[in-house]
Amino acid sequence: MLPRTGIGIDTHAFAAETDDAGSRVPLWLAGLLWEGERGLSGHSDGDAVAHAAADALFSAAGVGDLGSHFGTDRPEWKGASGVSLLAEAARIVRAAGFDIGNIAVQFVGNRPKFSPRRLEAEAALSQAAGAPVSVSATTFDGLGFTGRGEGITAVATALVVQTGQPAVVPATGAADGHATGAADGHATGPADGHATAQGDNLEP
Ligand SMILES: Nc1ccn([C@@H]2O[C@H](COP(=O)(O)O)[C@@H](O)[C@H]2O)c(=O)n1
Ligand SMILES: C[C@@]1(CO)OP(=O)(O)OP(=O)(O)OC[C@H]1O
Repeated sequence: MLPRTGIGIDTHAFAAETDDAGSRVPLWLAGLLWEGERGLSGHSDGDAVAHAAADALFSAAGVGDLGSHFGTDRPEWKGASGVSLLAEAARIVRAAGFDIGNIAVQFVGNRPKFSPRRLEAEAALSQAAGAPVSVSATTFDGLGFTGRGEGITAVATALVVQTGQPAVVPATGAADGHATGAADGHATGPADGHATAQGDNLEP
């Protein structure tokens, strides 16, 4: 069986400094919490890197996209972590009969300065996907919306190989048979699937 490639792109705008309740919006990107950095807006945690990776997996398997599996405003995914979405995407793709080869992601943004935490991010995302995830970063040399610091874009590719037939997976979440609820298969810790502190994502 020949391998299949997939592509995913995701963009999130930077949020206001504080949310409606006056709380500071944290930046979650590539599965990591970036202390002191401006957060991204979104229905989930806005982790564009994890979302692009998940969309690339769906694309490679030919099983839809983020919206078809998670919707755009379902309460169970409100504030959900990028790693929880990526882990669920990987589960869905495997249940559809595919092995995951690897995922490669590049994000475009001036901040956060990514390279010092690249290995940490790759470990967090690889653990979520159960397959190697590599991440790189670039700027657009000050051009466009990322250059103006208005948001972040990430693009990802994935490689999968069909090794079996779709499994019958018991639905544990939404009645429409799409994504399972946010509590399913997530890491321990807060219900939104986030780790409790920087570095927690590296725990086995
Ligand atoms: N948010 C970012 C953006 C870039 N980097 C690193 O800087 C290198 C040079 O970026 P250019 O866009 O100026 O070519 C890039 O290759 C990354 O290693 C980063 O760490 N964080
Ligand atoms: C992740 C989901 C979950 O509601 O929400 P957002 O955080 O808004 O992210 P986006 O990539 O814009 O849309 C996909 C949605 O499935």
